[in-house]
Amino acid sequence: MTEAIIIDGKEFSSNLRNKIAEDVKTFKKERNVVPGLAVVLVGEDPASRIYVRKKEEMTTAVGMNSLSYRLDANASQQELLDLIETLNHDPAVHGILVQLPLPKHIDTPTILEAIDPDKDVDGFHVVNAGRLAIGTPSLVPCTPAGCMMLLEHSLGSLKGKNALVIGRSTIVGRPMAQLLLAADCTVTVAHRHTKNLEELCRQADIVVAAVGIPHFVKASWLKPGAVVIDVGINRVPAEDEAAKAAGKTRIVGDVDFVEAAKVASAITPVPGGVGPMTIACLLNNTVQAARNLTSAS
Ligand SMILES: Nc1nc(=O)c2c([nH]1)NC[C@@H]1CN(c3ccc(C(=O)N[C@@H](CCC(=O)O)C(=O)O)cc3)C=[N+]21
Repeated sequence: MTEAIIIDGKEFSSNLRNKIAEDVKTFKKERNVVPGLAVVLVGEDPASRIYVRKKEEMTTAVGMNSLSYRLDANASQQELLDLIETLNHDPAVHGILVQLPLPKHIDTPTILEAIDPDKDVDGFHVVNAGRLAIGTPSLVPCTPAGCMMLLEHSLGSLKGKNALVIGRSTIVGRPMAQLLLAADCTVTVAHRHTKNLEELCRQADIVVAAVGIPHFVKASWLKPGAVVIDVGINRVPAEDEAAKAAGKTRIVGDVDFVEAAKVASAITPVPGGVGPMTIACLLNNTVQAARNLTSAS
C-alpha cells in the first residue's frame, strides 16, 4: 500500500505569504497606501492571545500595518460596538478582525454585523455569507479559503468530485460547502444528526473534517485514494508520560491521521496543515479589501 502525500500547509502558507508581500509592495507603489489590519481581542484567553500575536507578527512581516486593540474581559458590548464604528470610519484600516470566541455577555452576531462588510476580512458578516451563497465574489472566510487552495493544489480541477464536509459551522462547514459547490463538486454536508456518515464517507473523493472531535474520522471510513482535509484543532494531553504529568498538551486533528494516511492519496497534518493557511488567507483578504476600498478613489 502506498502512503498518502502529506500536504504541507506550512510551506504552502509560507510561499503564499511571500507572494502577498510582493502584492503589498506593488499596492504601496501604485496607490501610495499601506494596507492596515485591525485586530481586536476582548479578554485574556491564553489561546486567543497566542493566535492574535501570530496574526500581528505575520501582518507586519508582509509589509502591512498591524493595529492592535485590547479590551478588558468585562468591557461592555457597547464599548466594542463603539470601537468597531471608529475602525469602520478609519481610512488607515482596511481589514477588521474581532477574535472569537467573545465573552458570554457579548452577542457575537450583533458584533459581526456591525463590521463594515467591505472591511470584514474574516468573511463572517451576513452580507459576505450571502454573496458567497449566491456565488458573487466576496471576502471569503479564511479557513475554507485555505482548504480550497490546498485541494486545488492536490487535485487540480475539483469538477464532478464527491465532496463530504463534516460539520456545519458558520465559520468552516457552511462556507466550505459553498466553495466546493462553486468549484462544481457534488457536496454533502454531514452533522451530528447524520445517520449514515460512514457510508457517505466511503463515497467521498474529498473529505473535509471540521467537527472538533479528536481522531473522529477513521481510516476504515475512507474511499481508497480520497483527499482528506483536516480542519480540527483539538488540544489533548501530551503523549510523553513526563510531559503529560506536567500538564503539557499537544494538538491533534479530527482525523485518525496515521491510519488514514495509509488509505488516502493526500492528507493534511495537524499541526502544519490547514492552520497556517488560515492566517495567510487573512492577509490575502486584507490586501483584497485594501484594493477594493481604494479603487473608487
Ligand atoms: N475572528 C476570528 N478569526 C479567526 O480566523 C479565528 C478566530 N477568530 N478565533 C480562533 C480561530 C482559530 N484560528 C487559527 C489560526 C491559525 C492556526 C494555526 O496557525 N495553527 C498552526 C499552529 C498550531 C499550534 O501549534 O498552535 C497549525 O495548525 O499548524 C490555528 C487556528 C483562527 N481563528
